[in-house]
Amino acid sequence: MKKTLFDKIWDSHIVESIPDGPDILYIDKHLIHEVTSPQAFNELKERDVPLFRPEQTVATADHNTPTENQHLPVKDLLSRKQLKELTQNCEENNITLYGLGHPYNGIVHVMAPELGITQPGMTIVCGDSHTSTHGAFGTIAFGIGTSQVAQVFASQCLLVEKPKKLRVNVNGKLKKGVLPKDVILYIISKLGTNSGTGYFCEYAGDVFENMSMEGRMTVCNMSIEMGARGGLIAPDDTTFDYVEGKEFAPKGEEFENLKAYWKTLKTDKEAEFDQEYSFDAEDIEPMITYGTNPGMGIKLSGSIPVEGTKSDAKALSYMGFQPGESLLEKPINYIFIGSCTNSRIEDFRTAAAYIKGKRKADNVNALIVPGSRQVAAQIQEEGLNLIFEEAGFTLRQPGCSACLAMNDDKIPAGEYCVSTSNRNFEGRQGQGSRTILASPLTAAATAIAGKLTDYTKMLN
Ligand SMILES: CC(C)[C@H](C(=O)O)[C@@H](O)C(=O)O
Ligand code: SF4
Repeated sequence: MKKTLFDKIWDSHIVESIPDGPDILYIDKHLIHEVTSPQAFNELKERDVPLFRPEQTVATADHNTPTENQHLPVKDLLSRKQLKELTQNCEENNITLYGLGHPYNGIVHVMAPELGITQPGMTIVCGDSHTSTHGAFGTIAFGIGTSQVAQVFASQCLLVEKPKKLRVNVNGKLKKGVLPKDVILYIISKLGTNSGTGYFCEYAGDVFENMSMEGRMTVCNMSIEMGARGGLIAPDDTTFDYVEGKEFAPKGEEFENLKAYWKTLKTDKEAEFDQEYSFDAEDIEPMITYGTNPGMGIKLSGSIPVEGTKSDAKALSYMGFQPGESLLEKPINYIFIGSCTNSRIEDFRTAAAYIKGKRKADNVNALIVPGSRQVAAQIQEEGLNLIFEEAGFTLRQPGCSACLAMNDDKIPAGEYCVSTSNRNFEGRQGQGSRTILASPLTAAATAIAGKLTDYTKMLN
């Protein structure tokens, strides 16, 4: 039978299949952070079950971490407690932890790929919905609940139903100023936030083939926002070149042997999908959201829909917008460039290239938060920090930060924030905050103009 990329990886990880039921799937890598692991560790302790393969688990601290003075004890007591608990649990269970201050520390979905922990053909889980990010490598990666975290701790396996298969094709040439973030916001605006429910999504077509690994991660990251379990892209030379030489990537002959196998990880020509959609790259423009779910997206130059669920009155009232309104020229006081969607070096290079020689508008608070210590170091190495500082942007230390405001980085109630993160739910960036999702370029241009602006005309 012809197989999809997803089938190939899934089938090679089945330990046992229950007839007409779920599969027991072997998990290659288990990533953990401070928010969703404590209960799972407690469960193991209560049942006196040891961790089966601690060397397959890697931990980081990201959600609760402050983005200032990371060398000092964490001020917030709850956060401090949570980080301490993670440290203790990792020590007791022989798990490698890249905690606060460690050179490898960062948002779990940024640090694992950049360290070569994420590799093609793997199964990767984490108690975090945006684990879908790792699918960019041709990896089956998905978020799991806390009881499943305990299951993986105890067995390195997961009892799980095989999802249905969805393919989204985007072919053609992207217009100038259209970034991977715009591509995925466009897809979700067309398909809606439930279109992926029950599916695993493969992204195919030359737009993804021509995308960098970082762009692919941005796309796969948001698969969950259309309801899919995860998303993945077939590994190719771009993938292999990215993985090669990374700290924990296989080396020498082992790398070559694996690469030969990774090259087979492609959907067969006649393989079937349960659902398929196709889009033209030429139709995609810079995107923003105007509502309170990531599917409520429009072109930056467009206007808010007048009818149907897309003009949901509750969402528009929360956001303070009207049906039919254009958001161009809307004053914006906050921008945030960060989160596991857009906090990698290319995101900051793109923003810096636009910002260079300009200054942010006086009304704007512009927050830049790298996804990891390694990204932060790279920003310094390339001198991007100078560009940001001269333009009046605030550059902080790595972490999830204002993506979900579990630390001090909150957007005040009623304020708009053009944010490169992935969720615009009510109160997501702080109680009463109003999030407009966009690309790093849109966020940068907004900071300079002090309002949403059609920057595509200003690109040279
Ligand atoms: C805290 C964590 C469980 C959560 C998730 O699963 O995604 C968070 O990372 C988020 O982005 O909302
Ligand atoms: S950056 Fe945001 S979306 Fe990503 S893991 Fe952290 S909180 Fe979740």
